[in-house]
Amino acid sequence: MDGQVTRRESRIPKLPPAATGRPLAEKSNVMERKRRGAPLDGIPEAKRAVRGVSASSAAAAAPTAADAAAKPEESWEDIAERTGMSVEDLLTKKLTFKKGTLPAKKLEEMGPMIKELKALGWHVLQGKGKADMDAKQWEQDAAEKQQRIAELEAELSKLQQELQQQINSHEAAMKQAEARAVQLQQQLAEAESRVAAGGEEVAGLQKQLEGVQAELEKTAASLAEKEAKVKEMEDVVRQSQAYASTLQAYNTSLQGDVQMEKGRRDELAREKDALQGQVAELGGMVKSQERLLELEKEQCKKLREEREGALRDLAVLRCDVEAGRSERERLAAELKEAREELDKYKDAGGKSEETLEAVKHSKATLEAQLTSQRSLINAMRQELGSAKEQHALAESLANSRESQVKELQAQLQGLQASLADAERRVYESELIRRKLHNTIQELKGNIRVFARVRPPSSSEMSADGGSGALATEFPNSGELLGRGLDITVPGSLTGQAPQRHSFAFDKVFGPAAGQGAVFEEISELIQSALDGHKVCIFAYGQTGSGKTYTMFGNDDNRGIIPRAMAQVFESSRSLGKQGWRFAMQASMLEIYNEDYKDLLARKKLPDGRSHKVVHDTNGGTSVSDLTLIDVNTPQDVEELLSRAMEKRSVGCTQLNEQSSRSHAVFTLRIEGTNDSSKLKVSGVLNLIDLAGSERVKESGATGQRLKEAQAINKSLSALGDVIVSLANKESHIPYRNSKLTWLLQPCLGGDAKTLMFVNISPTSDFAPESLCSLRFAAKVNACEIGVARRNVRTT
Ligand SMILES: Nc1ncnc2c1ncn2[C@@H]1O[C@H](COP(=O)(O)OP(=O)(O)OP(=O)(O)O)[C@@H](O)[C@H]1O
Repeated sequence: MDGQVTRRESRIPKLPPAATGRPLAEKSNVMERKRRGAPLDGIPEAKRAVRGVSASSAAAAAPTAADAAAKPEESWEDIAERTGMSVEDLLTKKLTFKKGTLPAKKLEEMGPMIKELKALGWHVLQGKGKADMDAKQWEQDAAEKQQRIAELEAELSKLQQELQQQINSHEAAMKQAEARAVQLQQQLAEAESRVAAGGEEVAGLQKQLEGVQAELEKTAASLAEKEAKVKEMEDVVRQSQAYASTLQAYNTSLQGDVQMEKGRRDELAREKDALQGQVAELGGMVKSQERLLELEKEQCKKLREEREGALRDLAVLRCDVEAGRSERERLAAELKEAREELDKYKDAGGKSEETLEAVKHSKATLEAQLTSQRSLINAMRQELGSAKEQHALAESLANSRESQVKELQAQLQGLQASLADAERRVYESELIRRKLHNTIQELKGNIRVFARVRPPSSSEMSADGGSGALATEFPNSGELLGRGLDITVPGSLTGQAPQRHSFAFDKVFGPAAGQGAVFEEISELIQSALDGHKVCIFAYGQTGSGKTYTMFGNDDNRGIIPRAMAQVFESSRSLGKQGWRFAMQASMLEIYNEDYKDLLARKKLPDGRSHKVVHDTNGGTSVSDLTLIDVNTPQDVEELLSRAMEKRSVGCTQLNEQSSRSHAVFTLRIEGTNDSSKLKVSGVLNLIDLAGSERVKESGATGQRLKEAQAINKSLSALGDVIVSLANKESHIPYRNSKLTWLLQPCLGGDAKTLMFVNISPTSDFAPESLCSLRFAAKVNACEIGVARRNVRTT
């Protein structure tokens, strides 16, 4: 700033004393121009703004001396450029005149110099005006800067104080550090003396250090190896993710297909409903027409009978007429004879007047008889005519009714055919839907869950006052049709307001669903065991809820296991046509009081030996010392099942007369070989009837029953823990916590196709237990197991 000021000052030429004055006329001229707002001559507007002060405000604030002078013809800058003269040159320039030069001539010769001086004067005045303004601005700046300097000085002194304080505290710290350094120095000296003393120890440690370093290098190498492996795994994961997203896309498209199929199915169902409506309507019409036809037929029959009666009457009348006619002829003959006799008598001279009279009388009687018979015959003829007419009418009516009925029957047949067609299409689309649903489920890798609510028993119906005490309801429309289940826990059991809970599963069977309908839904799953899949179906639920009924059934209502066996053998026979040969082995064990028991063993295991379950790396499971029996027909399996069921631990509890006290596991191993395609498949079918969960308090169990109940509840709760861990995708799944979960490990967390039935008792009394079962089932439904894998290889 100071430099700038110096530079500016050096540029300001010194004022010649003559240039400070200003003629009055010029002054008033300038004032006048300013008043009018005219720009000042010769000073460009831009030049008049100095350091942010506008030209007009600067002019208004400080009128310059240059304003008063008249502008020279040529500026000083031009003159200096033209003549190369400096200010000094001009000011020191001396004029010399020849002796005797006239004043006028002198004045003329002085003219250019006067002009140059004038221009210099103008230039100086201008410079002074600017300098004045600059000086003011500089003064202002200087004042501001002065103030700023004062502020900075104050800040500086404050900082100096703070610095001093810091220096003081640092000095104190330094003193402490120096003291500590002295102390450390001493310690170091001591340590050095100790190090010197323990040189051997150091050497040992050095060796150890080397060993550790070698170990460290090894670890680093194995770490690098592991990192490479991790990278490999990451690649695999990436590939799997890509595959998963492909599957996801496929899944989405399949879901689209399912939606389409659903739409088609709904449409077909609507068509079917409409057709059924029409059929019902036509059925009604046909029935009423049939009734009419029956009436007409009856009428016809009556008329036919009447006609036959009339014909009979007619025949009688004809006979009568014939008889009358022969009578008349006879009478006529008699009359003729009588007349002849009369003539004879007349000829004889009227011998017997009396006889004549008598003959006349009989003749009149006969004639009257004849007339009445003639009128009778006429009346009967008329009757016969009208009867014939009626008969013809009835026959034509009957004919038209018959053709109407035929027409209606043809219509009915057409409608029945289209109904059958619609039903077939509905069935087909249902099959497609089911297949797509299965595929989606398989892709999702979820455990599927079906819920089944048993019908109330007669004692429940009478005890609870009928269906009012039922706790379950089934949404019968929309998305949840056949999948939704609502349960209401009555307030009387909880001491709160009644609570309604809604659930949705892959399928829900109500009390009316029979064993056949249930099996139909799972038959495809059974089929996949023949295709080389590991299939596991288990029934879960409170005691008495219908698990054993669902899995085994009874003689009249066979359950899943006997039906599955029938299907497996039937399908294996039909696959035989394609070159497949199957070998099957069955086994059955139970888990009773946390022990595996072979239900088909002829002999007990030697003391101290027990069955062990081993899972191999291929996902296969084997149980040591388990009896495996070759089976070739459903009857073989039936025999074997009844043998096993006799041995199964069953007992009577308060809640079920025939309560299963163990988990029963039926296994069918299927080995299929195709000689032409050289393929081999290994499938496994596990069908499990779990023991029922029960509240020990409510079941009133004691002694052995209590021990059994505790073992059952423990293993079911271990099953719950496994399910929760799987659902939460935890790294550790506690399969080993029970014999049941250990046995089921490949079905729960492996690559099997697994389905759980959650069996439910329908009444309100069991609603809290049913709610627990349903909540458990919902968790199971959310569980992801591995994607199902088919075990197929070439021979
Ligand atoms: N869907 C059904 N239709 C008709 N009766 C059924 C149905 N489900 C179960 N029942 C009857 O209910 C009773 C109890 O069924 P079941 O023994 O199968 O129950 P559970 O769940 O196996 O009981 P537990 O766990 O005590 O063995 C039986 O008499 C059975 O016949």
